[in-house]
Amino acid sequence: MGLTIMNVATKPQTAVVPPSPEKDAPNDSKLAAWSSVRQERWQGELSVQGEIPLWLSGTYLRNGPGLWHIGDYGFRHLFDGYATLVRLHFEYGRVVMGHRQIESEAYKAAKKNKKLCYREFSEVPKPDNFLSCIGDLANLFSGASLTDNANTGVVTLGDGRVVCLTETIKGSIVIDPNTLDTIGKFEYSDSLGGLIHSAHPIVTESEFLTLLPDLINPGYLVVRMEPGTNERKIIGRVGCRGGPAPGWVHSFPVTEHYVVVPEMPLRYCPQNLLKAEPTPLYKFEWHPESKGFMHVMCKASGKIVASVEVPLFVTFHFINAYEEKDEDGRVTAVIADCCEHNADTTILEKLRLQNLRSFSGEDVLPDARVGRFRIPMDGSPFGKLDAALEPEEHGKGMDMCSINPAYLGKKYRYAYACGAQRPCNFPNTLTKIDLFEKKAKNWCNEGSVPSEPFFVARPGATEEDDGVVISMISDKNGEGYALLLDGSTFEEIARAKFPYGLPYGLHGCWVPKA
Ligand SMILES: CC(=O)/C=C/C=C(C)/C=C/C1=C(C)CCCC1(C)C
Ligand SMILES: CC(/C=C/C=O)=C\C=C\C=O
Ligand SMILES: [Fe+2]
Repeated sequence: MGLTIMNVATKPQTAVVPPSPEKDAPNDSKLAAWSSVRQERWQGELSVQGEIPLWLSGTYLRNGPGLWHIGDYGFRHLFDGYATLVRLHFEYGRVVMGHRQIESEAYKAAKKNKKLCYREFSEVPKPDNFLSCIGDLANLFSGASLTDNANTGVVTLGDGRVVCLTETIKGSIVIDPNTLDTIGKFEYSDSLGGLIHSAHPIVTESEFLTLLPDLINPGYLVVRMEPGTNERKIIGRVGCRGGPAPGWVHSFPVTEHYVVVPEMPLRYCPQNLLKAEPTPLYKFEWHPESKGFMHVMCKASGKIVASVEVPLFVTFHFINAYEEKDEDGRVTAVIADCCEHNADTTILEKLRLQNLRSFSGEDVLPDARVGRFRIPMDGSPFGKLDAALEPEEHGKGMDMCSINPAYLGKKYRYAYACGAQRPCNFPNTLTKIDLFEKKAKNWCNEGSVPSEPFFVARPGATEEDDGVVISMISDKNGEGYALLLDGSTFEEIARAKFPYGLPYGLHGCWVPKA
């Protein structure tokens, strides 16, 4: 019995865009998390300490911004980096790691021209760069100058295709999960147009749901795509109730029958999209006067069945949502949980690379919590937002969450996320949240930065937390390893050291063994 994929370590190569010290952001920390990936690709078997369960068979893919340089020019913000895909292939208790840059147009153009050619999250090409790279000023308005750097997440569609995503629609890129080859653009065959979408579609075996914010006539299109097609069809539309523009929808939750559309007071700012210099909140603006709302749309009819004002909130990531029912089975409320930053936008600034690279021992990570929205379904105008458990349980840090996917849209008990052990400047623990007992179990290793804990259920499991949690760790010595925790006890069961530390990654997916 052998591994079904090549497991020969490729010789370390020199990155085509060579890392070099940033001029604008000195790196005081040894953590690999905030340094550009060392080389374009690598693959090899890792040696394992502990035991990888034999039932764990398949590939964990993780995407994220891993290269923040062009020559000796250093990018500003975590979200600017060119996408680095990492793969952990588990089979027969062994693990093969591979990483590779995604060959987006933006990455290829930067390599070829040795300069920034497309607009990234906070970086904008200088006019002469921009004109020489991709043409005339009209490109600014048509969206041609926007990046296709698919650096946020990766999803396995119901038909088996694996797609890397970011918030620009053109940044949807199909990859091969075995070789990490870039296969090509995911072209949507419909005529919905638009330039941006949620970075986190809801993907199941039977559908792909996402939100398309409408910046011209503020609102959101809720759309659905079936496996085997590239055509998004409109389920319905939500008009914004406040503000000059829709709220940022990095993610959104669903229940069994509804799509929940958040309208966050942190809103897109069309003027900022066109600016050459970054503004304090980049492409967004904080509009507390515009208020926050939660809308609930029926998936089957596209009708809006609830639309309530809620307290001000700031979130990137919804965790899950479900329907609350009375004794007669009538839905009385929708509960939606998220990683909520106490309505404080400063987290965006904290994710600048110079802040991440310069931890002085001061506790500078803003507090966050599991924010639980209660959206009444009886026509009441207001919804509630409270902490689902005492935030001290997870050190008042909370982001990068996952659940057992079998509980998507259903009443659930456990969430896995990154929390904080203070002082810190970034979430530095893994936390298992028990929403019934309102308790957390925490994993921490001083000076380390773990990436999003990803839950994989044991085949045949009947308990919600029967499975493993995978994370990748950057340690204080500049090294890194894959970590496996038991989903139930949250104790370490195995780790596998990388040949060198890898940059921080954002979100992942599971590709089951074919
Ligand atoms: C990595 C992550 O979480 C978010 C990335 C967001 C990106 C790359 C957003 C890019 C955008 C532009 C390049 C212009 C249009 C607005 C916006 C979607 C913010
Ligand atoms: C990494 C992060 C927030 C951490 C703060 O607690 C947010 C990432 C957002 C994009 O996926
Ligand atoms: Fe995200």
